[in-house]
Amino acid sequence: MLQISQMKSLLFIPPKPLPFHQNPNFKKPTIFFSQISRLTHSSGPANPLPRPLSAMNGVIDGRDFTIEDRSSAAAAAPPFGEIHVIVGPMFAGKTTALLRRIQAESASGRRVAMIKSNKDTRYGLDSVVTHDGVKMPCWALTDLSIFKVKMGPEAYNKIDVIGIDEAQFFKDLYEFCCNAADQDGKTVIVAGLDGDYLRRSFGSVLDIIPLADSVTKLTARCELCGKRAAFTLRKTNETQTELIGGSDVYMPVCRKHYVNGQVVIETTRDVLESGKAHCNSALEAATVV
Ligand SMILES: Nc1ncnc2c1ncn2[C@@H]1O[C@H](COP(=O)(O)OP(=O)(O)O)[C@@H](O)[C@H]1O
Ligand SMILES: Cc1cn([C@H]2C[C@H](O)[C@@H](COP(=O)(O)O)O2)c(=O)[nH]c1=O
Ligand SMILES: [Zn+2]
Repeated sequence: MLQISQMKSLLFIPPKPLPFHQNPNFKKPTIFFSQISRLTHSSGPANPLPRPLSAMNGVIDGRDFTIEDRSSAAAAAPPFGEIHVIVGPMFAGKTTALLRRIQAESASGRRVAMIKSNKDTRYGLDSVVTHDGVKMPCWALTDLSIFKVKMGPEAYNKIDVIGIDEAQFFKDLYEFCCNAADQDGKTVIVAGLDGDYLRRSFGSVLDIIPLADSVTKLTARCELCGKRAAFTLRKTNETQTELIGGSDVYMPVCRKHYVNGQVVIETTRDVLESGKAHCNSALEAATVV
């Protein structure tokens, strides 16, 4: 008959293993893959799939793992880009800030290109120009999608940083920024109006905020009191959203002067319109007689 102590010595009870991350002998496994890169490659503009992963770390069932993509697609993929957005009312210094950032990138050895909307014909089409007259040569385009085509793919591939001015006028701003930064590895610096003269969201500028690495809202000086101005007041009676102009048509204003200014402009419009209606009915009456 075996004693309990003898029975115990016959049994092998292995020691409880240490968790993986505490075990000094544990080496992080490396998994290589090449299929995923083929599945995730996409050049389509709408809702693009993520580009190939070059490396991914994670934990499954408490174990650390690293996945490395050694496929040629991952090796050829450019680094990821960035998106920086500069918004504010007119005369806030958006174009000035954009030009400074682009010049700083260029001075640090990166290749830059500047785009503006060809709707803005205020200072000609060959340059981006600030209200103070500082300029930089640019591509004046209807749509951002034609930039790659106009430049040619080889020249496009060489560019590191793209500046976009008057971004509120580009319908395809979201798709362009998404592809340029996520797929093509470009740094994109976007300047535009966040709001129109009625303080409504302007074009697609606010749509790209979720894509952005940074967002800067600049302010101007209220033309009526000198305080910070976050809004643009249209001084004329025109009501279309897009109306190209400078200080002849617009002025930067604080909240108080925006609200008061709108009342004055709307009242003036009503008076003029009722005056016109009055004139018209007087004319009609005169013609009948
Ligand atoms: N009410 C104004 N009218 C004309 N120019 C102005 C006015 N307020 C500011 N500015 C000038 O405009 C410059 C900013 O120009 P810019 O960078 O082109 O602005 P934004 O692109 O935001 O319209 C300021 O540095 C200032 O010298
Ligand atoms: C407010 C407002 C502006 N615009 C136009 C007027 C100018 O041509 C540009 C803005 O130029 P800036 O570089 O920011 O000074 O946009 C418009 O069409 N509609 C508006 O409501
Ligand atoms: Zn004011």
